[in-house]
Amino acid sequence: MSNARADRDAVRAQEIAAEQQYLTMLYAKLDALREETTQRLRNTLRDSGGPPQARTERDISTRMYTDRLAQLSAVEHGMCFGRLDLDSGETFHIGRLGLFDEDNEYEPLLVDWRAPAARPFYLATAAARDGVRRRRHLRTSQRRVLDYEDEVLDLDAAEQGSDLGLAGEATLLARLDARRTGQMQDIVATIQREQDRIIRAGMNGVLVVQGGPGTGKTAVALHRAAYLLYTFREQLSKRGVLVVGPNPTFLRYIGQVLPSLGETGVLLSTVGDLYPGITATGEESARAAEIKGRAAMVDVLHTAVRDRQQVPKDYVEVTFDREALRIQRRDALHARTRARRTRRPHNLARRVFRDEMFSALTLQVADRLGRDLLDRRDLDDINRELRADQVVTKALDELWPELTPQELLDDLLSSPQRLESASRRHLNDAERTELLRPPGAPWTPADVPLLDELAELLGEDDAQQRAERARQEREELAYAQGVLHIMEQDEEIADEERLRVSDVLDAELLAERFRARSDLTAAERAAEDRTWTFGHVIVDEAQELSAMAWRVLMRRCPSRSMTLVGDVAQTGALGGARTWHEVLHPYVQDRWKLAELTVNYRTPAEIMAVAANVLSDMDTDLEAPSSVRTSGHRPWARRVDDLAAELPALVEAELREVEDGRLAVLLPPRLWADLGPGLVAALPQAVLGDRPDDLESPVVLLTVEQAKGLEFDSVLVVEPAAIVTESEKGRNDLYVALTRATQRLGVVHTGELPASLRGI
Ligand SMILES: Nc1ncnc2c1ncn2[C@@H]1O[C@H](COP(=O)(O)OP(=O)(O)OP(=O)(O)O)[C@@H](O)[C@H]1O
Repeated sequence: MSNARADRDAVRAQEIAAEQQYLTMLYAKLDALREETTQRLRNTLRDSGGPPQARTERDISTRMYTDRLAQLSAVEHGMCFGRLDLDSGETFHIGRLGLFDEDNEYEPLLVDWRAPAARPFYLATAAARDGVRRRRHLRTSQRRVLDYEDEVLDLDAAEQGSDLGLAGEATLLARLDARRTGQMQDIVATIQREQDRIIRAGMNGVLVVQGGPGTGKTAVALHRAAYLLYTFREQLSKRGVLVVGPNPTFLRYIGQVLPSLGETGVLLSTVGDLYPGITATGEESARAAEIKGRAAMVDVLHTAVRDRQQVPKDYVEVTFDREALRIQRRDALHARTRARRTRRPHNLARRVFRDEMFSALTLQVADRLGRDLLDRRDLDDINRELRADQVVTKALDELWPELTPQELLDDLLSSPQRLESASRRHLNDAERTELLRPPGAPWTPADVPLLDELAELLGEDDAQQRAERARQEREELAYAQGVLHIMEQDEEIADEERLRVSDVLDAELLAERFRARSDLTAAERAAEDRTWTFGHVIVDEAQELSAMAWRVLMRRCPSRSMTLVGDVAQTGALGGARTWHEVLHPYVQDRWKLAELTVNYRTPAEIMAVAANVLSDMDTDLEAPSSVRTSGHRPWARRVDDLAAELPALVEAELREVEDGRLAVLLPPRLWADLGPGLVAALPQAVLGDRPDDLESPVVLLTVEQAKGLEFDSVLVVEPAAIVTESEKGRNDLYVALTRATQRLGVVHTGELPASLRGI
C-alpha cells in the first residue's frame, strides 16, 4: 500500500471514530428522551379517576406522549445522516429530528432536516455555497457509522460536477442501486436541489408538480407533507393534511415513509375511501368509471334529484278522518315551486313542501267542516292531526321523499327509466346501458364522488338529531354544573385562599370538554366526517382523477392549499387529465403554479432509452426525464409461442438474476385474468397482486393500472401490443409499464412488437 493511501485510510478511520463518538452521544440523548417520555406516559396512565376535567386532560397528555414516543422510535434508523461545515467554523449535524443540549443554552446537537438551518445541506453547490465549506453524508447502520462521503464545495469541484448537478452523488447512487423491499423508503438523506425547492415551497395556493416517471414525485409529495407539518404545525395540526393516492396497494407501498420521518397525523386515502361508511370494493368497466367521472354527471344527478320531486297527474285521494281528501296537482305544484325556490338541498326544502301541503290540506278539511266556524286554534289542531296521520304523510312522502345519497344512486343506476329521465341530455343509450346494474350492487370507487355530490344536493335534515343533541347538551351541562357544585363543596377547594373552580372553568366549557373527543387526531376525526375540510391536500398520481373526483377534493379543501403531483404522459384512466390547465381551470382559473422535475432516479438509462421511444410515439410535448445512472443490463425481448407454458421458466431465470430482489410481471388486463391463476400455480413465489400486502412477495403479477406509482428491481412486460390495444390510453400504459424497473427489463411477446419497441 502506498504511503499516501495509508495516510488517507488513517484519516478516514479517525474521522469515522469521531463521527461515531458524536453519534453515540446523540443516541444516548434519544434514549434518555424516550425514557423520560415513557415515564411521563406511565405516570399519566397511573392516575385514574378524578373529576372529568382531569380525565380529559389526561387523555390529551396520553395522546401527546404516545405520539412523541412513536416519533422517537420512528427516527431510530438513520437518525443522523449528514453534517455541514461552515466557513464560520461552525458544524451542524443534520437528522430526522431536532435534539438540543439543555445544559448548554439549548445549543442544537442535531438539526431537523426541515429546519431552515438544514437547508444548505440540500441546496448548497460549489457555485452557490451559502457559507458551506463541506457537506458530509454519513452512512450508518444500527447506530454505527460505516462510512462517509465528503463534498468540498470549492470552485474546482464545481467544474468537476456531474451534468445533473447531483448532491452527495456516491451516497445517492448507493441508495438507488439498493434492492427494493416492496415498501417505499424515505429520501431524506439525499433530497436533490430541484426536489428541495418543491418540498419547501410556500403552502398557499395550488402547486402542480409535473415530472416524468421516477423523478421522485411521490417521494417529494410525502416529504412536503412532513415539511409543511413541521413548519406550519399550529395551522395544520388542527385541520390535518390529506394525502390521496390511486389505490390501497399504493397507499400501503408509501405507508411507512411519513412515520419514518416522525409524522403520524396525516390521513392517507384514496378518493374511493373519502365517504365515511362506504367501502367501495365493487368493480366495473373502465368505460363505466369514465362516464361516472364526467363533469356532466353533476347535471345528471341534479335532474335525478328533481325527478324525485313529483306532483300528481290530477289528484291523489287519501282517506282522512273517514272522509276522502284530495292531494291536488295545483297545490302540489305550488308547494313544489315554493320549496325549490328556497334553493335549499332536497331534504331541507322538503320541509317547505310539506308545510305548504299541510296548509292546503288543512283548508280542505276546514272547508268541509265549515271554515267560518273555526278559529286559528282549530286550524292548528287539524294541521297537527294531518301531520300525525300516517296515510296522509305517506302520500306526501311519495311526492317528495326524504332520501339518502345511497338510496338515490342505487335507484338511479338500477332503473332504466330513472336513468334515462335524468341523463337524456347528456348520455346516449349505449352509455346508459354501460351504467345500469342490479339493485344493491356493491359500490365502486367511481360511485363515491357521485355519492358525495348527492350528499350536497340532498343535504341532511338533521332537525331531529339536532334536537336530540340539544337535549344531550342540556343533560351534560346539568351534570357539569353538578360536578362543579360538588367540587366547590370540597373543603380544600372551597378554601378562601384558593381560586374557586367556577372562576377558572364554567360549566358550559366543562360540558364541552366532555364532548370533545380529545383522544383523536385531526386526521382521525377527518376520516369520520364527510364535511371535514383539510389544511392542505396532497394528491399523488393526480393525472388519474376524474372531473367528479376533483369536485370531492376541492370540497375538502376550500382554501385551495394543495400540492398535486403527477405526469400527464402516464394518464391511464379514460377520464383522467390531458393537461393540468383543463383540470384546474374550473376551480382556480390560471392561479396555480407549476414546478417540474426532470431527473429520473429510478429507471436506468438503458431502459429509459426504450421508454423514451414510446413517449415520442405519443401525442405530447413532454420530454423523457434524464436517468441518473446506468445499470449495465440491456433490456431484452423474447418471442415465445405459448405464454402459459414458457413464461414460468423466464420468470424463474429472471428471479435468479435479482437474487433477493422483487420482480413484477406486468400483463394486459385480459391476460392477467386468464393466465394469472395458472402462472401463480406454476410459480410458488408468485402472487396475483390484488391485495395491498402482495408487494412483499418476490414475484407479483399485476396489470399496468395496479403497478402505477410502484417500482421493482426487475420487470417483465408481457404482450406489449395488447397493452397498447386494450385501452384508449394503451400507449400511456406501455410507457408506465416500461418505467417500473430499477435494474432490469424484459419483454415477452407472442405476436409482433409495437413499432416503438422494435429497437430492443
Ligand atoms: N433524492 C433522492 N434520493 C434517493 N432516492 C430518490 C430520490 N429521488 C427519488 N428517489 C427514488 O427514486 C424512485 C422513484 O421515486 P418516486 O416513486 O417518487 O417517483 P415518481 O416520480 O413518483 O414516479 P412515477 O411517476 O413513475 O410513479 C424511488 O425509489 C425514490 O426513492
